[in-house]
Amino acid sequence: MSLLLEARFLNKRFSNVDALDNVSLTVNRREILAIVGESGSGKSTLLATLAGLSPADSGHVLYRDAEGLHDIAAMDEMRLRRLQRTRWGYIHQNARSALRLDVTAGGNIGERLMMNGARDYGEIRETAARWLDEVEIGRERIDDLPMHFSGGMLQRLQIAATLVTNPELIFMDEPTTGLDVSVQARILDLIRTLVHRLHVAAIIVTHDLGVARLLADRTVVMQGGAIVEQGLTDQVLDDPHHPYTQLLVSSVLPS
Ligand SMILES: Nc1ncnc2c1ncn2[C@@H]1O[C@H](COP(=O)(O)OP(=O)(O)OP(=O)(O)O)[C@@H](O)[C@H]1O
Repeated sequence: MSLLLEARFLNKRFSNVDALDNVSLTVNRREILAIVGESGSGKSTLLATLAGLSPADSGHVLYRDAEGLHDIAAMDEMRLRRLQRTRWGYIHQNARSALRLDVTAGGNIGERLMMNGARDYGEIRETAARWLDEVEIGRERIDDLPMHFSGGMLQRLQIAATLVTNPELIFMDEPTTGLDVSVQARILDLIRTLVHRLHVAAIIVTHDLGVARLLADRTVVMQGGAIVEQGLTDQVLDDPHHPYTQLLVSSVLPS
């Protein structure tokens, strides 16, 4: 297992709330990590901090590439932005806010390729078409505007636009929450297939333990900004040690 991302003793406070309380974790290459916990436990704050979108008050997020280990807080803005749009990807719960609804489906995928230096129009269009097939939207929709797409299709398009540059790490914040249950199942299946095939590491925030069980190799459980338990997903969910995880697993707590 080789380390890709590491959080060391992250703390973050909002007025009188500890959103992150001494959080440490690691993510290895090709590994899928779930962050679970009830609403307000700090999951989204942790994801945004790991992804370099929101700084911690203290602690470090370290990213490893071929050159070594880098503290993302010490990277200059341009380098961090480049990392975020090349080697990393972020899939938001709300695809509408992540996509450009007035740009064609193909354009949304192509834009990310162009941000990464692609220039050949024919190649960009062919790659976008291939990805529309890949996420089961279908290449015939390439010139359609996403504003006419269903919620599930928007999420598929966001997945295509994120994975098209072959990132090594993706961050996902409740990627299926709010969609119909049958749509959720198909999108989770798509994510699982693509993530495994592309060998991409992923950190997925979810309040749904079923999502963690389906996708994640390891799971961390958060309560009140702190990690109270972490381990292999099957171990954490089948044999929880912390009383809070036991409550979560027995569905006593509201999600
Ligand atoms: N920008 C902010 N300003 C003030 N408090 C915040 C802010 N963002 C988060 N918080 C607080 O920090 C705590 C953790 O919030 P966070 O959104 O990370 O939890 P969560 O587990 O992702 O919850 P949810 O599942 O509802 O999104 C909560 O008490 C929340 O109210």
